[in-house]
Amino acid sequence: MKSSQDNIFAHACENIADFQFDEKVAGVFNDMIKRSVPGYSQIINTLGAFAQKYASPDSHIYDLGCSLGAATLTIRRHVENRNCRIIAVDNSQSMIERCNENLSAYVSDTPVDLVCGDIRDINIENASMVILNFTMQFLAPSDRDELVKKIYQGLNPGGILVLSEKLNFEDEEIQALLYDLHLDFKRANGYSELEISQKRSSLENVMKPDTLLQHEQRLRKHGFMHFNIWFQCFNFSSMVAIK
Ligand SMILES: Nc1ncnc2c1ncn2[C@@H]1O[C@H](C[S@+](CC[C@H]([NH3+])C(=O)[O-])CC(=O)[O-])[C@@H](O)[C@H]1O
Ligand SMILES: O=C(O)C(=O)Cc1ccccc1
Repeated sequence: MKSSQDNIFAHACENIADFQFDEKVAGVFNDMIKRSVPGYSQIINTLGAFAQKYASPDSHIYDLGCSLGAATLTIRRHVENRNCRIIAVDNSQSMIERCNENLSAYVSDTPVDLVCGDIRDINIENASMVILNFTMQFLAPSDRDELVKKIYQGLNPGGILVLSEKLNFEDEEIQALLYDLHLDFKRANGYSELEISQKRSSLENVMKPDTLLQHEQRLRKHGFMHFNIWFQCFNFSSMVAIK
């Protein structure tokens, strides 16, 4: 997957606009997410292992907020010959166009429906696996319940939701520690203090992380019987919930 280097926030800006997944971001997204999200590549690789275990024959797999298609690409490689269909959804036209190019670069017997639309509007049915890889954090907190309810209802018995999210922590000491370690990770990946602070401002109104407990309570409330966190690095996590 080709990607230019992310220097979107490298120059001082008087008014920082709210973060958007526009053409500029889509063009550097692969670089941006790898340098910003600790564990991203490991999570992507492991989604393939989850798919291998959970994607059942003749079922649907949903990649909600697919961006450039990293999760869909890994999953597609692991579910050959099962007559599965992947539905990959994103509401950024720029992401969808690039995602389409990335998917077309490989052959596969698993069809992918690439949908440019809002994940709050799509139907979920006959699903054995649903992926929300760092997408739910961008929905208004008041819309998250409905989405989880819809996912639960669309999953077949034994189906899995993999939910990756940045986390907040009730404990202020832990919040400060893990937040700082994440900043150090970004510095070590070449982001300047200016880039880090300008991006933080632009994300402030747009990305609202929950605590692990809020995630667990929401998932259980809507019926998920099995829940755990399977990956955490600093304040970035990935959770599984099984129907
Ligand atoms: N309501 C919405 N409807 C549809 N798409 C949305 C919505 N809100 C945000 N998005 C889309 O969700 C994606 C979030 S990025 C996911 C990474 C990917 N999963 C990956 O595994 O590489 C995470 C991040 O940047 O931290 C963007 O492409 C948005 O356009
Ligand atoms: O960069 C950050 O600080 C993040 O929290 C992660 C992120 C990664 C890519 C787009 C938006 C947020």
